[in-house]
Amino acid sequence: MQYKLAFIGAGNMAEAIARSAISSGTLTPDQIIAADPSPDRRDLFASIGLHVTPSSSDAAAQAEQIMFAFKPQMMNDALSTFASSLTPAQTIISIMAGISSEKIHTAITNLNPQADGIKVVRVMPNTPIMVNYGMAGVSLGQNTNPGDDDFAFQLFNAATNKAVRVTEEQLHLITAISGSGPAYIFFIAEALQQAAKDIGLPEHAHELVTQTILGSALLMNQSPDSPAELRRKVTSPKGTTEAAINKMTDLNLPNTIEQGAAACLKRSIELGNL
Ligand SMILES: NC(=O)C1=CN([C@@H]2O[C@H](COP(=O)(O)OP(=O)(O)OC[C@H]3O[C@@H](n4cnc5c(N)ncnc54)[C@H](OP(=O)(O)O)[C@@H]3O)[C@@H](O)[C@H]2O)C=CC1
Ligand SMILES: O=C(O)[C@@H]1CCC=N1
Repeated sequence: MQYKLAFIGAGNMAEAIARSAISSGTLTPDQIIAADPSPDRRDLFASIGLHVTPSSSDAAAQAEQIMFAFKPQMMNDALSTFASSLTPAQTIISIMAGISSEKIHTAITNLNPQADGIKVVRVMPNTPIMVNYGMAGVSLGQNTNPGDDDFAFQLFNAATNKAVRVTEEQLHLITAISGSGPAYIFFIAEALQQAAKDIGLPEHAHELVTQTILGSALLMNQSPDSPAELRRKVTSPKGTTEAAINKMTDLNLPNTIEQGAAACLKRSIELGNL
């Protein structure tokens, strides 16, 4: 095979994964090919040194590892264009939310029975991989044995990105916490920025909020204290933080976040049943 990795779909996640693979030294650009219908996306990938093609079939025929980086709802349409190029010697790495490796395997072999032995590994990454602080869950799937996920694990656990090995069932839970999790934090950031603007600090809102979240994450990462203890250390008795935390508790913020994560989990399972 000419390439180590083919991206089918050159969207936001594929770009982040490709950049991370190159910057961490896991792959060189000439080991990667990317297929996408959009000329703009192909141009962008070409600008970082990758081989590009409009043909998913072309990309799928030439790589050892094939990353499914398109939307879950597009799987059947996408596969109809390239399943015939797949062989049992290849490994699929799917980052699609929800869709089980069994479904992926069935969809492939319905179109190309000769690919029956193809391995399917699944990964749930997140967008901070764009800045080399990603978090991913990696799971063995259909037709795999321990070790068949080594390449995917290395790809997502390089540099300051982190990966954990989980069961396929647990990938739904990973999605609810770290896969979609960055959006929850950005949601809080949006609200805190709005608060900064409302109370009269519009010119500093972005910096205040960014540095607060960055500093808090670093502190949580480096301190032996639990988040509850770190929060306690900010919260002086009868002080300002206590007033804020009491209000947020009255308004049920913790429960709101837990319910949001539960809705995410439910949707991941639903996507798997589409
Ligand atoms: N965004 C995130 O935070 C995360 C996303 N994921 C998963 O990653 C996957 C990709 O998401 P994301 O990168 O955000 O999505 P994007 O929409 O940015 O990327 C998908 C790309 O695939 C292209 N595409 C569509 N159909 C085909 C096809 N038949 N063949 C080849 N390429 C095709 C799209 O082109 P066009 O736009 O022209 O249709 C687009 O460029 C999804 O399955 C998602 O569940 C997983 C973890 C986190
Ligand atoms: O929203 C989504 O469906 C994708 C999967 C995890 C993060 N984004």
